[in-house]
Amino acid sequence: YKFIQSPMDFGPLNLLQTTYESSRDFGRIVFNTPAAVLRPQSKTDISLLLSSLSTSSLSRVTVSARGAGHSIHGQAQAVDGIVVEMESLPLEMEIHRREGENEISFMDVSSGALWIEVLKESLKFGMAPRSWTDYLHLTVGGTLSNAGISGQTFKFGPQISNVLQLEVVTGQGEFVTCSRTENSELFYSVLGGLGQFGIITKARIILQKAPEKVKWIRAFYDDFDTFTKDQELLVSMPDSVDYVEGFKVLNEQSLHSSSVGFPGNIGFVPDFGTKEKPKVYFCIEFAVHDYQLEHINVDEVVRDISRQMSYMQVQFYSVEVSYFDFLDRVSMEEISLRRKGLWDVHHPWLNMFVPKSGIVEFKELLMEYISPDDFMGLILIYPLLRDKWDGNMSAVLPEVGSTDRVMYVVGVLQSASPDTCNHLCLHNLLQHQRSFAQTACDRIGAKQYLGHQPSMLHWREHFSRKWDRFARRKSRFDPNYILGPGQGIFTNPQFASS
Ligand SMILES: Cc1cc2nc3c(=O)[nH]c(=O)nc-3n(C[C@H](O)[C@H](O)[C@H](O)COP(=O)(O)OP(=O)(O)OC[C@H]3O[C@@H](n4cnc5c(N)ncnc54)[C@H](O)[C@@H]3O)c2cc1C
Repeated sequence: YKFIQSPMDFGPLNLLQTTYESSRDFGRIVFNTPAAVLRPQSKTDISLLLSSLSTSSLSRVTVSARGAGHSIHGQAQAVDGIVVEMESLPLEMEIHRREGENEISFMDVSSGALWIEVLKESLKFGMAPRSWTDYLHLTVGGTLSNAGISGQTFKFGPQISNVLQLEVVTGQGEFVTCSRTENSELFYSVLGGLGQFGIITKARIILQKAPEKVKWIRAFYDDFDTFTKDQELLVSMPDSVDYVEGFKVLNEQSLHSSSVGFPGNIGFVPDFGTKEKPKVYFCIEFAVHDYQLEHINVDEVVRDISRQMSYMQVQFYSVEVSYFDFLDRVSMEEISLRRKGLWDVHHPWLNMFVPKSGIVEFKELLMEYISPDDFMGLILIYPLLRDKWDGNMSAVLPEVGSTDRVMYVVGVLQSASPDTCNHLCLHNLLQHQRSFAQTACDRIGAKQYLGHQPSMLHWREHFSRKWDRFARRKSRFDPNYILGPGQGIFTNPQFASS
């Protein structure tokens, strides 16, 4: 232990030896070993740890909360510090169902809970959260520290817009309950706050009535402008459409892998052109909830919507699935990738928010950056609406084109198996990605989501106008710069040179 002289420094806390898990994540790119691990049994354990660190000579020891460890670039790691494994907090889920017209139902849930657990529990009461991520084996605290987006975000905003209250242990070990009206500065800081201001121990999540079934539709396009026009049409119909996403079909592999979770028979046999002149396609995925109400014919709702769309002739596929299976669709892909040995590989993923005004240029830049014949993975593209995001929260959106209501998220979810991509290959891939992201940022005003910045200067640039507020909040809620070292945003100025 470099700075920790003795575990006795932490009184009754049981600090554990570091494990392989605590120094790795889904990205499999960064492996930072902490000095010790805390598996908290209560919020008091976390408070005790942070208050001991902030009041003693140990204040140079850093601490990272680790959710499910599904970050890409070591964001939940703490080199020579302490990793707090949030999944060991006792699971608490309490549903408060409200029947009144203006009343909101909600769930109080411990932050180490996985969203799949939240879904299972809330469905027992016929309820469910409104806003999701595509994959559900992520923790509540982990996604709320970023934003939490999926095909429902256009309608309800990201997951951070669907929280009523948080319980947080600040960097000084103080236990605080916060909301939009109580200790609001901490509430806004922590949501999208990249684990910099406090450790979330509990969240109060808005619930709505869950549908019985979902109509899940895929429609294909051979033209980008028509694809985005139809996506924008769909997000302008929140009364009938419940979910909108989309992806690029680059090659046979991307068509097949994206079809794993979709239970319909996709009969599309595209012509991908030649190596010199590749042809790519796009697929819109949307969904309509079916509450099995007598007066609503969901097939008719889907027909009405599809009549207004301009997809390729006959390339329209619709299936009906249970709400649970729809939300848990990525687990089918996980099973398939695990079977092929392609889950525990490097994931040099890049996610960017792109202003609507720059989406065509971004698409063209992207085609220079990736080559369709050897790209392994998925490229997601779908629209979000700015006014569903709260500017007081810490999440960063593009400033360019901020008068456009629509912006896009593009996820370049690439896999690189160590069998075919060695250390140097991965290094080159990451370099290439970095320069692509920088160009997209400089030329188009795109912003990274879930990204890693190579220096504090780059972080300043990333936050742009929001930087001063972010830094001020840091010095208020974590003045010893203990929390979230894996993000690489701050170092304690006192120890900067050592
Ligand atoms: C297969 C897959 C699919 C994904 N799909 C989506 C998607 O559709 N939409 C989306 O938005 N994201 C998606 N993500 C990204 C995901 O939201 C982030 O990686 C998120 O950080 C994962 O949560 P986690 O619980 O694994 O957090 P971790 O990776 O463990 O932590 C992430 C960050 O949050 C901090 N943190 C964790 N818990 C707490 C806490 N309780 N209090 C304070 N800080 C905390 C950590 O210190 C770290 O900085 C996906 C990731 C994967 C691997």
